[in-house]
Amino acid sequence: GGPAAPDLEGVTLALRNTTAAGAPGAMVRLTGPAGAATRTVGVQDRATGAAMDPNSRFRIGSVTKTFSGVVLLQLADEGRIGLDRPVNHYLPGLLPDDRITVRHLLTHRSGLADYTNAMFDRTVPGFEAVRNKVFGYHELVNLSLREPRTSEPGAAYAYSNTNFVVVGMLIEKATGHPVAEEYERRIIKPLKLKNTSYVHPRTEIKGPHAHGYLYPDEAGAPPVDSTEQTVSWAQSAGAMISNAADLNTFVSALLGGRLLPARTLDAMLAMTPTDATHTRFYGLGLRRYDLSCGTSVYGHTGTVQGFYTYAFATRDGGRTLAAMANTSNRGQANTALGGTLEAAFCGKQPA
Ligand SMILES: CC1(C)S[C@@H]2[C@H](NC(=O)CCCC[C@H](NC(=O)C[NH3+])C(=O)[O-])C(=O)N2[C@H]1C(=O)[O-]
Repeated sequence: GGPAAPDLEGVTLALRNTTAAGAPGAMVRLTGPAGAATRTVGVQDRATGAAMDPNSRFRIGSVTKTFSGVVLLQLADEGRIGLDRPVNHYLPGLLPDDRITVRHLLTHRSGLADYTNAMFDRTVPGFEAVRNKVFGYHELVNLSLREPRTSEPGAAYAYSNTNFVVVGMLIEKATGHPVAEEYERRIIKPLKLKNTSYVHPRTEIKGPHAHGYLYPDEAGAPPVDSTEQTVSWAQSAGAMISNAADLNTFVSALLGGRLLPARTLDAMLAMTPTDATHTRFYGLGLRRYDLSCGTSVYGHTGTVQGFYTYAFATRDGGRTLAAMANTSNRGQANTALGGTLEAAFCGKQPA
């Protein structure tokens, strides 16, 4: 039983499609019963021509949401946060509706608008306006509350960064510590994630890293180097730095039951379909993709200026994929990178 062996030629083809679609470089690292395998194409630095290195660090964007979700679910397991309690019970007066619960945040069913839609309506100007800014959590929530809510609390799924900014506020309120400390104590140290860090609001990526390249909206315009930024516009919703091997370890440990007890992991996997074909789902800070071969994979995707990320595992954590392309605002490259999932987890397709 179990999924087929990875189709490494198919993985490499998906990476080549990713660079053909405009990414300067791309990488994948797979783990499974046979051990680990990496494939890279292209460059991690357009200025020096340095080849994409599978050990390089990069910004993981919204894969950060799964780290934040794990911390909050551990707090729930410790009885310090109630998933079905109103957010306002812990952060009095923060939200305009006492019916919005902690679980609504984790499942993107709060109805809180996503302030990044307006913030990044014009891609490069929006990025340049915030890349060195340091926001307070309340500032970001207030940006969201200026916009109409997308639904009544709990009524519908609507992805919103705002939800995981509030998750960060809940973590800090419940523990009295900055989220960086909680990531370190509960995930990074126990799993020995030597290449994972939360250094907000510092702008550089320390150590060996890939440069990220953001495409402007204007057709034909060359990408700009967007590597250095505070990511303060995202924080607990997207500011983590990691590398492929650490993401493999993280998703394997999560799905393998090393971070949450079985009943809490099961609660995390209570899924809402997010697409018409019902092959893509969102649970509590975690996505599920049902692949063509019948294998379901669990993890998260990330889009942050200059970097696309996929970090997924099989339900028992026995097989994992971490994939990165060092570009963004380039949908075709993101789709091509996503093609690594089928090759990795479904293996060679019948001719
Ligand atoms: C749901 C997503 C895709 S968006 C969300 C979060 N990333 C952001 O909210 C950044 C949005 C702007 C990124 C920028 N795009 C523009 O500026 C477009 N005008 C670019 O491409 O670099 C993340 O990460 N999530 C992805 C996820 O969860 O996969």
